[in-house]
Amino acid sequence: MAAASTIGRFVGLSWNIATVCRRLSAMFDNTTFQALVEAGNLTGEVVAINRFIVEVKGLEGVRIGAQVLFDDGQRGMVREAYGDRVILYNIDSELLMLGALAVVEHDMLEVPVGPELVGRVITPMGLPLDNLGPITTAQHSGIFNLAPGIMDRKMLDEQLASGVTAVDSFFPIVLGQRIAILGDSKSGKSTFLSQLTANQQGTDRIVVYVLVGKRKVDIERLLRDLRESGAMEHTIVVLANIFDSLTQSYLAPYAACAMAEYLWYGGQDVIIIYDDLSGHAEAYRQLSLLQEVDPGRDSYPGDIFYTHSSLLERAGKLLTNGKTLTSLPVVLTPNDDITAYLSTNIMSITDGQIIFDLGYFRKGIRPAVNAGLSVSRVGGQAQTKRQKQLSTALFKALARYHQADEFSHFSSQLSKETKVDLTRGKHLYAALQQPPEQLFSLLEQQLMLETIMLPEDDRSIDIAKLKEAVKGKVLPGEESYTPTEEELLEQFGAHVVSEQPAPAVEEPPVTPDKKPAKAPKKEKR
Ligand SMILES: Nc1ncnc2c1ncn2[C@@H]1O[C@H](COP(=O)(O)OP(=O)(O)OP(=O)(O)O)[C@@H](O)[C@H]1O
Repeated sequence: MAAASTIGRFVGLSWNIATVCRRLSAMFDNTTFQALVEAGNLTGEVVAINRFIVEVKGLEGVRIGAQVLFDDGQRGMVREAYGDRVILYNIDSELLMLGALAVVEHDMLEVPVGPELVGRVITPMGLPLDNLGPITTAQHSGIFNLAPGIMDRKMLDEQLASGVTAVDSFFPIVLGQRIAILGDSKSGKSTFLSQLTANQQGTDRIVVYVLVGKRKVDIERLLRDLRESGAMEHTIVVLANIFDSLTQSYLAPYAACAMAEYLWYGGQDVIIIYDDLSGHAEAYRQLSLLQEVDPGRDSYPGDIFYTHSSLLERAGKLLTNGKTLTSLPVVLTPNDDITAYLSTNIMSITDGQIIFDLGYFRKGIRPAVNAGLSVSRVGGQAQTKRQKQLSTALFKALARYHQADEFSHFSSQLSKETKVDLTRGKHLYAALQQPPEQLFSLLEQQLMLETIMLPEDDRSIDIAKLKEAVKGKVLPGEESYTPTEEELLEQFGAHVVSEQPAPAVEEPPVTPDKKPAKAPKKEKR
């Protein structure tokens, strides 16, 4: 009741049917509005306005979430109803006249859906933003659809290749999964997501990229990247600018999800990227504060968890057609603090998270994936036995590298094992370095990493040449091609440069299970 009483403070006009008729005849050229009134739909009059929050009198019995058309052509969505006093969000702007007329258009807010949207940049309401002409779709869909039930879902089992080795080989994303992408500003989240989008070329997958609360320069860079890589051909970009309409920023993820669901139920694998849900949560917080909803933790409204869980649970794999909707929500973690309210909420909803660390990024590790904190809880389901073995070996190799690296700080003479661990770790980190324009298929990644893991000594491998050598070696359709170790050495052995072996020294070997021996104490002078 808080919102109704607050808005009640604003000057209100009394509504009656005569007002509607008088205005209809006197000032009206809105034929859609007229047709809806003549069809007998519920009508009302705006009695109070507080920026995007509008109070309308006369819509008694209207459904929550219904779409309302105002007489100046703007649209609203019913948020709350108290008898004949209804609170709406104005979708288009905060400029609306007191006394404006409103008519119910649909029982649920609808957006255009269909394949016609692919390749376009649109508003959450489906209007074009790319100067490529109007979009005509045959279908519309409600935006707050229910997620498929447990009996309508299938187990996830197919890997979604992003083309980025640090993610695919360590934290595989599975089609139909929900995996959060967390990181501080400018830690490389959007770059990774545009790589993932570009890597879907040659598949029949569609990517729906939702941009909420992004800066203009970032939007332009992302759109340029998508166009240059050709990824725009299989992508729908849904763009909500927080400065245009707070309501559209709040509605954008739901509207985009409805567009993705239509294609998904129609028989296509779809990937939806919410970049980012922090901006979405801020927009929702502002709307709720305007509505005078009691603020909860971090001033977010009490239903912020539901707001995101109801959105993300709409992903999955359908039993009927075996197709998937993969959700990738992005969350901003200022100062790399992943324990904030919003990020912990979203991590608890999703089936894993990939964390981009600004500290790593500044050290030059790019992509700056934090291997210690990232996890893909269903990743193993999509991996072959060989991939699983490789990823276990990789994690062990990195752990040994870090241990050996620490040890090497206080010992000038290193054992053979320590040197092997150090060299292998350096090779792995060099292989994981990947500029935005470089993408590797899963098998290319596997060949590269297996080759690095092969040598039992500390000879150095030219990683740049190895990357060149594996590129294109595994052609699409050769999924069954599994070279033996000898073949790998034969293929890439030319790039393995032997170094003079260092003289062996007496030193206890470092194993992942055993702690390294303590460093000798410094002599006191
Ligand atoms: N793997 C990479 N190699 C080299 N440069 C990279 C890499 N990943 C990202 N960058 C660069 O880092 C900068 C920031 O990246 P990006 O915009 O993706 O960060 P972000 O985390 O999405 O930022 P924001 O949260 O502000 O949107 C960009 O200039 C991008 O080119």
